[in-house]
Amino acid sequence: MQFFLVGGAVRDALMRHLHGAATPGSPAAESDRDWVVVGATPQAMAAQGFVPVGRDFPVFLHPQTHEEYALARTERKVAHGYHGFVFHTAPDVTLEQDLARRDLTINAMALPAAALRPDGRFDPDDPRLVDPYGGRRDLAAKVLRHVTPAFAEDPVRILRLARFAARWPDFTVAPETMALMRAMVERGEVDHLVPERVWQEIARGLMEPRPSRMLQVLRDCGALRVLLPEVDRLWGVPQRADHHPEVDTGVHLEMVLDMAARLQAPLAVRYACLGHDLGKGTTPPEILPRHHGHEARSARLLRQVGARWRVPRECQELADVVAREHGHIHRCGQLGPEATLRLLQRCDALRRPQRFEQVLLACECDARGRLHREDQPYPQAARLRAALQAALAVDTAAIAAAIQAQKPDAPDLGPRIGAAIERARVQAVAQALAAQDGAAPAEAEAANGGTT
Ligand SMILES: Nc1ccn([C@@H]2O[C@H](COP(=O)(O)OP(=O)(O)OP(=O)(O)O)[C@@H](O)[C@H]2O)c(=O)n1
Ligand SMILES: [Mg+2]
Repeated sequence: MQFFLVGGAVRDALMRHLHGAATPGSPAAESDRDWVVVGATPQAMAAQGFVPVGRDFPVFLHPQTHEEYALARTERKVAHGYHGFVFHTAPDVTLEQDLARRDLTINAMALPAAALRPDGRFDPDDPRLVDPYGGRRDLAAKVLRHVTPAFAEDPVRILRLARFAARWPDFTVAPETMALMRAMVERGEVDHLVPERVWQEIARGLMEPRPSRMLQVLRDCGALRVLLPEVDRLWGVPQRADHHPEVDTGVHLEMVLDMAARLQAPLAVRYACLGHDLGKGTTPPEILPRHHGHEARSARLLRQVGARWRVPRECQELADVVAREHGHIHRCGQLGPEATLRLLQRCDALRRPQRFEQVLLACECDARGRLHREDQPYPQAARLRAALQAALAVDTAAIAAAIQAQKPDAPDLGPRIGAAIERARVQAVAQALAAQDGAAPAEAEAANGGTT
């Protein structure tokens, strides 16, 4: 049996060679290594100590390295969805046949194990590189191209391709690949994807350096309309040019997501960015370009999206708060101490200050994800942070003890303590806001400039 390194590890090493380590999205660490085995049977693999992993395909884990070793196989689609495969694996399946059923030419290159140096690296010009479908050429030309029509057998590949586009923003999609993806979408291939795989790819795409590219590719081929119609609807929807010089809501969304990547926001923040303006897609046409009430509509649509793709709770909860409160947070410079405290409470900021930092980051991405505003400060964050610190610093135990000492038998002791704590917090927030206004009047003024 023969072992070949295949897929991402070969691609990423060649990528570094051709385009340098500075290529956006080139992994800092080594990519995980996938292997393909030719001329083997499951029995022979087991005899060598490889451990079968209970999945749909004949895949094994190396007993020491735990890297994935898949028997060379051919695949044929028999039904919709991920489980509609039959695969054929046998010692006579060739490497070329195995590479032919892979998604992209840049992922369909293989290198014999013997070509690897002891440190795991290899000579990018090694003539033993097996590249029957022009992967190296496409990598050099920065083209995402499918290998054969077998691409269509796994519709998740549309999402994978969109994710690779987000990883390497200057790669283009080959026209014939875009045409194939459009045909797949028209045939209804994207209608039957399982939530787990869709969410996994969307989440990964959001975490790439240019998430907007993922949305562009999915929109181009029509998959976005099927998977996330609430998002797809945003292009062509106008916003007020004074708040949004880019005007188009879809363009704004792209800029917000790319800002989230620029600010290295975690996944929950990026998901919250994705969802914050969904309600603008269902604004009654007669009130455009205003979007009165879009926050509540966003929250409602987000519940729909979250249930459809089984979005993790942490992401859904953050997105919900950001959808409902981003307008109030942008305009917090206009809020007095009571309203500021209520805003913090609606965000559950007193109990979850770390989570509130994520809320603020998503709002900053929203504010700076606008044409010509990319480098503007976001003083609202400092203002609310100061208000929160002040509210948290109130000694609630001391207040409770003092009231209890005054009237230990009062029947309404609980509510009285609650009201006293509230008053003390409002006072503390008032002082903090006054200090903010005194320290940076210009910035406080900027925080008044309402952004919707
Ligand atoms: N739907 C899929 C998934 C995987 N592959 C093939 O299996 C390889 C390994 O898959 P995976 O590890 O998921 O992706 P990588 O390409 O290695 O990329 P990443 O850097 O995200 O790991 C891919 O390169 C590709 O050849 C495929 O053809 N179709
Ligand atoms: Mg991999």
